[in-house]
Amino acid sequence: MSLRFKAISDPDGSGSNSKEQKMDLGNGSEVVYVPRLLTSDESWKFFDYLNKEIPWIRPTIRVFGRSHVQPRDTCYVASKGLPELIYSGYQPHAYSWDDFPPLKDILEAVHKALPGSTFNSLLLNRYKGGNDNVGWHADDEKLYGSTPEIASVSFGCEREFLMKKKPSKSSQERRSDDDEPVSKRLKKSSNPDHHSFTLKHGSLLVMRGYTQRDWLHSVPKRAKAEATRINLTFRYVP
Ligand SMILES: O=C(O)CCC(=O)C(=O)O
Ligand SMILES: [Fe+2]
Repeated sequence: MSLRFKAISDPDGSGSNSKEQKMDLGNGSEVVYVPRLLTSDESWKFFDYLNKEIPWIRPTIRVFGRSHVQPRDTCYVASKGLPELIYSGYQPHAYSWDDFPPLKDILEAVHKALPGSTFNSLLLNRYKGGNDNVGWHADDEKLYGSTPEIASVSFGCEREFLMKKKPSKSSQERRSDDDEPVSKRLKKSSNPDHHSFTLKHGSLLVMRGYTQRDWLHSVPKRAKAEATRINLTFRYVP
């Protein structure tokens, strides 16, 4: 594949990512959202390339002792020599960055937006409609260390990305949304233990610090989301 796209990490030429939103989740967890890492045109070119050229597969995974087909397509890319990734009993084949050169352009844009970061692996997800989803989880595999930075770039159909705080282990604070009566729940929008982001075409969302230790995230089913969404999560394996 000789196609290379110039990735613009500074679409408005201001020298900074305008409208970058930083959210302090407390206790050393932080999320950063950049609505426009890449321009819309450029993002559609990446979308079309990835949709067509990535060898997407839908693996069978094991969750809570039960096997089922993962409700989205996936692919894994990693630098040479890294330890193997295994999640939910599944070990994806590690493709090389050279197999898909445009991924290097996206990686470059991410590195530019996040000075000091050095991502060396990438998990790709494709949601082929509103039924495809990822359930509540944390990317807390030992492989990534205790405070991984995860940079997530989205293309195509906008979907909601939800975050909720893991139930606290201390009994005093043992109140998660799952065991609390509905009447006592705060409205989600004002509850500091829940956050929701609409991940736009060409956007970047970063989770860092203790986010994977203390929070869960998901992309739930959405009946009205008919179009395809592609998401790339860049990670660093020490
Ligand atoms: O699609 C997304 O925005 C999130 C994907 C995700 O959480 C993951 O790959 O671990
Ligand atoms: Fe995740």
